[in-house]
Amino acid sequence: MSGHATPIRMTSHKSGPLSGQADVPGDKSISHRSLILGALAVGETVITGLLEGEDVLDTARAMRAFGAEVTRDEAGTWHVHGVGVGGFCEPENVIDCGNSGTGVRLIMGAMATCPITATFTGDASLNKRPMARVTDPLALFGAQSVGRSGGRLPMTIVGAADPVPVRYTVPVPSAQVKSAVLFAGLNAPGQTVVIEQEATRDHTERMLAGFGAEIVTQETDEGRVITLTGQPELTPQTIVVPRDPSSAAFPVCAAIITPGSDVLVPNIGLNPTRAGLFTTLREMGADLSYENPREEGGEPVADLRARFSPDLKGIEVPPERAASMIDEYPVLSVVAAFAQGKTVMRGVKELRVKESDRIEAMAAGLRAGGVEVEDGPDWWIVTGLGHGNVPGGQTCASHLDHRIAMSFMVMGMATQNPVSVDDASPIATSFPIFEGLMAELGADIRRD
Ligand SMILES: O=C(O)C1=C[C@@H](OP(=O)(O)O)[C@@H](O)[C@H](O)C1
Ligand SMILES: C=C(OP(=O)(O)O)C(=O)O
Repeated sequence: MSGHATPIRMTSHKSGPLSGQADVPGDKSISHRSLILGALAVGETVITGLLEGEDVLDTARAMRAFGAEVTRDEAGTWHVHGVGVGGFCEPENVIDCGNSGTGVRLIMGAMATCPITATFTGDASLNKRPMARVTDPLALFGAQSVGRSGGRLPMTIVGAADPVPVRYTVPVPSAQVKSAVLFAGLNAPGQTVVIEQEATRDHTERMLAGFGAEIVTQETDEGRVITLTGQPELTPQTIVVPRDPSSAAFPVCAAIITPGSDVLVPNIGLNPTRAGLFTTLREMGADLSYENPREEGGEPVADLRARFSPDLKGIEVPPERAASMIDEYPVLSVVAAFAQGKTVMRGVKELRVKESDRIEAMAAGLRAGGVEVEDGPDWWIVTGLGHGNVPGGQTCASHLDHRIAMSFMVMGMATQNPVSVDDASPIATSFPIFEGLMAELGADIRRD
């Protein structure tokens, strides 16, 4: 939805020890893809554990607009009756993807090689974000796009009536761009090839194979070469969505900085393209363990146990790790504030074009809370004050960014003074149960 509810000012107060179990919601990336691929399959796809956050519900609404039947039964299981590859009908109205870059970019890809026209919009955050990174490769298939200056939403896409296959090297490390091109390739004849120099989350590749598409990934000196054979008939699937590591990051980091804490966050997907934060935290000296490691649906899963870690050390995060933790830098910068020494984060230009400019948003809030931050075009450095020495006491702007809001709520649990955000309503886009779940663990978060 492009308009959030009225702003919700929220304040996080120093917490007692956090303890108990945090059952975070389903993975947002996998939820979007389950709905879109279900809509492109012939028959009924059944999804349990779907993330029922605003972003994903917007994608569900969009799939209905393109002709799929999408329903939720009383047990909370979702059912998608798809229309087949190339079977999308032309929506009768504008497709509103709310706050979701993943939603709009993947859906643009899925419809770009259908002979239909669709117009997309979003909220004030999404309508600032760059779309040329997707419309440029979609034009190679024969799709046309007209958006606001600079390639921004609202935007109309005229799908290719006679699509051709494409070979495309992704210019930025983006799973959204990779996925949009692969989805477009589904309805092009022949083979579409996507090449990525830096590995990004591979849910699309794994799920396309799961739905029966012919897709091959080869590591070459050109990079990771992904080859998809177009015009398959996708077979409907039964999907159990794993819990989201990007949501798990918040209770995990809260426990690590809050004295006396011991929190279990079970059933977390640890796909190597998503687990970079947890590796980084352990390198900083965090007491973070993986219990009961196993495979579920072809993906590694474990129960995370996070305990208060008083002797955190700042580190240089390897830039090649960035894509595997790209959404976790905001909350990592909060943990870094409680470490001894500097935490250096380089190769992260992409943070400037997420729901907000996440380097700017976090730097402003951390500085207002007494923490030194230096930053440049694609890097930033947080100088930690050590446990118990972070003043806090500030009010931060969330800039319609759920991860900015949640990161500062985590910060307030361990600062000397409470930390507020001006509008926490965007949290509902990815983690609607955040407030209640953190309260259950013992956090003291209040609506002002
Ligand atoms: O493909 C996805 O599901 C996502 C990819 C990432 O974006 P980019 O691909 O733009 O890096 C990430 O920031 C986003 O939260 C989800
Ligand atoms: C960037 C994110 O999502 P999206 O790009 O889908 O808005 C996120 O969830 O941190």
